[in-house]
Formats: sequence, structure tokens, C-alpha cells
Amino acid sequence: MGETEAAGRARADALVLFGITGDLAEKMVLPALYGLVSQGFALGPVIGVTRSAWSLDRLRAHVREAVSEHGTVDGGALDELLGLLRVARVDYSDPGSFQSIAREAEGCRVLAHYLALPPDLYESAARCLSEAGLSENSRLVVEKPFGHDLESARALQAELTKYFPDEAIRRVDHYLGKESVENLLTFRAANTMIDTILHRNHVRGVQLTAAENFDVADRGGFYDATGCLRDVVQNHLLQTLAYFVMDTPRSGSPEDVLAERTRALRSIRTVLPEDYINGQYEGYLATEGVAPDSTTDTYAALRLYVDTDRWAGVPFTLRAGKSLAVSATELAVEFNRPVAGYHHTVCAQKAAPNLMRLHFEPHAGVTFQVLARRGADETVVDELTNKLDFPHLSRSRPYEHVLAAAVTGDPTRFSTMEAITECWRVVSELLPAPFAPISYAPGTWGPPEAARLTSDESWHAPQVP
Ligand SMILES: NC(=O)C1=CN([C@@H]2O[C@H](COP(=O)(O)OP(=O)(O)OC[C@H]3O[C@@H](n4cnc5c(N)ncnc54)[C@H](OP(=O)(O)O)[C@@H]3O)[C@@H](O)[C@H]2O)C=CC1
Ligand SMILES: O=C1O[C@H](COP(=O)(O)O)[C@@H](O)[C@H](O)[C@H]1O
Repeated sequence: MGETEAAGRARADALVLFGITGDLAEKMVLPALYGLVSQGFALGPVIGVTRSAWSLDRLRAHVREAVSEHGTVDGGALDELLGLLRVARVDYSDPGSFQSIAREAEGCRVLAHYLALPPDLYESAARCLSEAGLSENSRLVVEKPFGHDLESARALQAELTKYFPDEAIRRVDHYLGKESVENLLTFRAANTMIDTILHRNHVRGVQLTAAENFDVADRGGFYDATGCLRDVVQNHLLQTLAYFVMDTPRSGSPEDVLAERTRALRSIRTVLPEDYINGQYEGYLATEGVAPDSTTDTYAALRLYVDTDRWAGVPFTLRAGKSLAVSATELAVEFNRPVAGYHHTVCAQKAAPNLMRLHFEPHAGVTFQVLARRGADETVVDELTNKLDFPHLSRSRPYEHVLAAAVTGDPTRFSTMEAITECWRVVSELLPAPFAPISYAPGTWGPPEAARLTSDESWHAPQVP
């Protein structure tokens, strides 16, 4: 292992948390740190970095409140987390001020710097860390989004690698921390009967839906500059798809998993504008922080193809959106219909196709939908479904995995630069949006026009209990 690689992989003695006072920290990062401590994860000091003159007591009160808001709290674990906290005050225009971090991290050898900051601060934070001598032997973890398009992602990478080697940079995509998403690979690789039929010879189409039944709420400013395609499709959905279509890696080593996942992304064809539908829910323009004439997408649907021997020619349709009918994430595999001409398949040809639905949220599991003869009349079939729950996968909290990996150095649960480059490339023809979004009513499934992207002019609505 070379020196920089060792630095990129070494376990961090301390977590340096930029943006500890912010929204993401409050909603995700702090509850996840509590979760890790309560599970016995060996977490070192957590150095909260802020521009404000927060005392340690104030930070502890903030963390206590953030953690308590997210469910029942075990006093012992919370006290343990509060005991790990330290606070450092910085000024992003003064690299010298970053010595405050060095003082709090005294005695620590490897630092994991987690930037839960607005993305336009990544570069100055990385530069100040470097100038303060805090980049050596350390890791830089940056939140999403990584760039706004292919060009800006490359520019950001060029800036960050001036201060941290690529091996020491981790780019967060919390879907890579979801066990139900990782299970796509396990489920296929471990079940040969399933893996065998997941092939262009048997599959008519695949649909991936990530629906949310709530609106952009108080994130109008962020969302209006981002839109649905950039917010969840370019990253979360493409990474999920990669887990589904990738070849089984030779081993579970980070090198092998990352190489196959990236190879899968590379094999996704760039999406053409005619294979894209964008939408905007009615009422979006009245959201605080949204431009009155905004054309930002709150819904995106697209059709793409995966150019591998296994998947060539199979249409994959992806859709995501806010203010839709339900909140659910699901991947539905639609199998070929039976051949025509046999009396016992006449009804079956018109019935629903065989489906395998892989549920990620709200409850992980798999549902099989098959046909069986109804009774005396051999030509009549019924649709039967059977669901297997994966309750242990539903309980997973992705930020716990992301933070644990930030500390341990495991790169598997992050996006590589190559993967990010491929993801931006896949949607590059859709940025900026080639047409204005189609309006849709909140609580529906988005623009009906998107049905034309699917193999049968209809989407399989995700199943929710
Ligand atoms: N919020 C969310 O739900 C999600 C957020 N993300 C990503 O996480 C990151 C953080 O997001 P979020 O927590 O919402 O961001 P916030 O706007 O809440 O900002 C986080 C912290 O950054 C510091 N900060 C904010 N603005 C400035 C500024 N102009 N100059 C210097 N410091 C500033 C503040 O800390 P202080 O003043 O204490 O220094 C603030 O508490 C972003 O990259 C975002 O894209 C990703 C997924 C979801
Ligand atoms: O990154 C984001 O993801 C969430 C959806 O995440 P999930 O784990 O709840 O599926 C999305 O709501 C948000 O807009 C986006 O920024």
C-alpha cells in the first residue's frame, strides 16, 4: 500500500465535523453519531467546527436536543457522545484560525474532516485545512452535491486535489449507506435462481421509482437551484441502478466492489432528451426561496439503456419526484409475457406480467407476482402475489454507515470521482433542461406523459403497506 493510500484508508482518531450547527447535522449526522455510540462503535473525539463563538456547553445542549428529537434516548450513550465533543471556532477567510482545530485534535494522528457545509465552502475549507497543516494523513469527506454538472464536478475535483490526494477524498451519497440498496447485489449473487433470470432474454423492462409524498418544505432556496434530476436521480438512483446491474465482483474488497460498480455506471448510455420528462408540482412557485418564474423540476422520469451483455436492449425507466402519491422507493422487474398460441396462455397474455418488486423504503423486501390457474377452467388465470419482508434491512440508518466508513476509512460506501463523472455524463444531455416542466397536481403520480417512457405505457406504482 502506498503512503497516500494508507492515509486514505487509515482509521481516524478524531472526527472533525464542519457545519455541526447546520440542518444536515441536526437531522442526520448527530442522530447517526448517537446511534453509532449506542451500538458500541469506537468513536474518538468529535470536534465540532463553527464560525460562531459557541462554548462546549452550548454545543452539548445543541447535540442533546438534536439527538432527543429523533426518538428514545439512552442516557448513558448520549452522555458518552457528549463527552467526546470538542469545539473549534474558525474563520474561512483566515487559515490561521484553523489552528483551533489542531489544538483540539492534539495527540490525534489521523483526522476525518466531514464537511457538512454549503458546497461553495468546500474549496476554502480544504485550503485552510491544508495551510494549517491538517490535511496530511487525513481524510476529506464532502457532502452531496459534488458539482452542478460534469464540468463543475471536474473543477471541484481539481481544487480539492490540490490539498488532499484523491485517495483521501470521500464523496457522500447516502444511498450507498442503505443496506436495502447494497442488498441488491447480495440478493442476486446469493440466489442463483434469481440471478439467472435477470437477463435480457427474460426481462422486458425495469422500473425504478423514488417517490416522496411531501413537498420541498423549507428547502426552497437549495432545491430551486438544484431540481429533482440533480438532487436524487444523478446520484441516488443511478448508484442504486448500478448495484442492480453490476457484475458480481470477484471479492468483497473495496477495490473489486468499486471497480464493478463504476464499470456498471460506465455502461449506462447517455440519456437523450426524447427519453426524458420533467415536471413541477402545482404550488411549487409559491415556496419561499423559489423564483416566481422557476422552471426547476420537482419530478424527473427517464429511460436509459445499459450496454452490457446481460442488459443490452432492456429499457430501464427511472422516476423520482416530490409531492407524489406516496413515499416509497422500489425497483420493479417486469418479465416477458408468455408466448401466444396455447390455449392456457390466452388469458395470461392479457394479465399482468410476472413481476419481481424489490422494495427499499419504507419497508425492505421482495414481492413476486405470478399467475396460476383459477380453477376448473384451465384457460383462466389469477394474479397472485407473495411478499418476503427483510425487516432487518428496513431498520438501517444510512448515515450511521456513512459516518462509520468516514471514520474507518472504508471507501466502498462513497462515490469515486470516476463514478460521479459517469453519473453526470449520463444526464449531461438533460442539463440544462431541454424543455419546460409539465405541471402536475400534488398527490398524483406526476405528469401522465411519462407513461410513454415505459414498456407498456404504464408505471408499476410502488406498493406501500
Ligand atoms: N439539509 C439536508 O437535508 C441535506 C443536506 N445535504 C448537504 O449537506 C451540506 C450541508 O447542508 P445543510 O446542513 O443543509 O447546510 P446549512 O445551510 O444548514 O449550513 C451548514 C453550516 O454551514 C455553515 N455555513 C452556512 N453558510 C455559511 C457561509 N455562507 N459561510 C460560512 N459558513 C456557512 C454554518 O455553520 P456555522 O455558522 O456554525 O459555521 C451552518 O450551520 C450541503 O452540502 C448539503 O447539500 C445533503 C443532503 C440533505
Ligand atoms: O439527498 C436527498 O435525499 C432525500 C431522500 O432520501 P431518503 O433516504 O429519504 O430516500 C431527498 O428527500 C432530498 O431531497 C435529497 O436532497
